Amino acid sequence: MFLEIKQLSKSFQNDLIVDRLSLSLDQHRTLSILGKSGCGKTTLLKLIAGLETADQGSIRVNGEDMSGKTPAERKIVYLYQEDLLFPHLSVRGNIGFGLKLQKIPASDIKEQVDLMIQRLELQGQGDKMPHQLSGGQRQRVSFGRAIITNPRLLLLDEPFGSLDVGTRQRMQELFKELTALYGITSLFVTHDLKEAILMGDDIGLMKKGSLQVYPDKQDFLLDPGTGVRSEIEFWESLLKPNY
Ligand SMILES: Nc1ncnc2c1ncn2[C@@H]1O[C@H](COP(=O)(O)OP(=O)(O)OP(=O)(O)O)[C@@H](O)[C@H]1O
Repeated sequence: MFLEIKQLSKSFQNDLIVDRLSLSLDQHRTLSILGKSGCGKTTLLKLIAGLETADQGSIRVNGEDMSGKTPAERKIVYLYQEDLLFPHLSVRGNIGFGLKLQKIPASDIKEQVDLMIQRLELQGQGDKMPHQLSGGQRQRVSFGRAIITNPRLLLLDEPFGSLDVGTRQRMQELFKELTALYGITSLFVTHDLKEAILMGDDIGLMKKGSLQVYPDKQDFLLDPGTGVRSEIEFWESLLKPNY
């Protein structure tokens, strides 16, 4: 298993937020995580990223124990909804920032950034500053900035929550394309049922600090606790005559 979490727990002021949570994920797969507000999804991602410290349990990535490692040493990228771009850097500067830190030669950075700009469909926008971009464009830049460094694990925390329906759909397609192309392994936290189903190879439901990962999507769809059935019933009721 590429990501292996065992019996992970975390409390804040005597409130148990992550409760003996275990999960495993194969490389190059995406696990969608659904769950009500406050159930501990963000805390789980922060524990994995090294932004919070667990009280108990272990996190292993590719066999390597993450305890005591800084976020940078983990080579895990945590991307959230309002992820801020560097305001003083252009699109090009933002996308290439992580590569520059890795001291990659300037000509190679240029080549990789140009390719990423094309893949993000941001041709002609490379010299713009973040404040000159739309919300969807900014989101694409932060996504590209995260992926270009080839993180071994990408943690996405409701990344498309602030986007309109059409832009969100395009971002979902782009996410699928790029994660396949770059062989990314990721956890994708979302409140949106449809998005969870579309984005995840596997789906998990988090409740009060515990996570249930479904053996396959069909099991998830058939479980009355996931809300899929009530969603279907809602749409069916609208289709009935005399509505
Ligand atoms: N640093 C902290 N100190 C104290 N309590 C915290 C801290 N971080 C999170 N919590 C609490 O832990 C609980 C879970 O928060 P978390 O952000 O993980 O939930 P979530 O499932 O991501 O919610 P949402 O879907 O609303 O983003 C909340 O009750 C929150 O108040």
